[in-house]
Amino acid sequence: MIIAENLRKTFKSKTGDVIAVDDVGFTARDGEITGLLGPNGAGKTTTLRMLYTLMAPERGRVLVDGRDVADDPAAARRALGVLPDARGVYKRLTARENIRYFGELHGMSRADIDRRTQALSQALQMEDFLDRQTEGFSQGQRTKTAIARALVHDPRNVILDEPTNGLDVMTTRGLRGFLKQLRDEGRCVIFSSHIMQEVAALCDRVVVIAHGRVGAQGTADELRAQTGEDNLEDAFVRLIGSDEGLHA
Ligand SMILES: Nc1ncnc2c1ncn2[C@@H]1O[C@H](COP(=O)(O)OP(=O)(O)OP(=O)(O)O)[C@@H](O)[C@H]1O
Repeated sequence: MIIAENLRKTFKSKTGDVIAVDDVGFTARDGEITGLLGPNGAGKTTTLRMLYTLMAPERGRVLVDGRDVADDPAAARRALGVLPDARGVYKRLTARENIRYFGELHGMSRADIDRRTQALSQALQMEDFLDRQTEGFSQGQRTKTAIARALVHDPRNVILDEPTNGLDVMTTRGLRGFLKQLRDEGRCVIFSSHIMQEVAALCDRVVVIAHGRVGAQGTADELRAQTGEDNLEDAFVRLIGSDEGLHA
């Protein structure tokens, strides 16, 4: 389980401070998929970076499985599998070697790494390219490699920054099935997206973010009820105040 409490992050720029995230709070439960939905620049990536300890919040705190990540960031990272916005796959290594390298960094035995690689490559349909050097990989192949690598140590909590960005329809369908599988295994899954249909199709709970703040959160039914709109798309437009950037 991941809890974000009153998170705030400001960036300095020549023309003044940019408040990227302002008092963001939500709970992402185990066995649920939580979606952060918001237009470009809303603060999704910055929020996720604070959840996975890449950035320290100026205010607020993050709890992973009940523990404040600031107290022991390394322990928090062991409990997290992260697909960052920059996928950062090592291009001189094969997909399998990328996964193995992360497993070794986590101190896993070769047998455990091999077992997890086999399971993940099957679940993500990576068999065709598992032993190819990743240089020249398509976006979908790179994303799958980065996801498998993030999950090699079998983390309870999974954070994915725009996981379906740039993927074709079939790959997206496969990935959706995979995320549901993670959820059904009882994991806490959080992902960000600017695509309303994506979030509506996958998420148990939605956190709507606009201008660095949480505009609303709840199940799709709760969001419809809050806005008085029958149609989820109309509900989101009302919550965000515009339909800019909501669609692919
Ligand atoms: N390192 C940084 N330095 C300066 N400004 C930043 C930095 N990172 C983010 N910002 C600003 O913070 C705001 C939120 O950015 P963020 O990347 O979190 O949004 P996002 O919702 O993930 O957007 P997108 O969907 O476009 O990826 C934006 O105005 C962005 O320009």
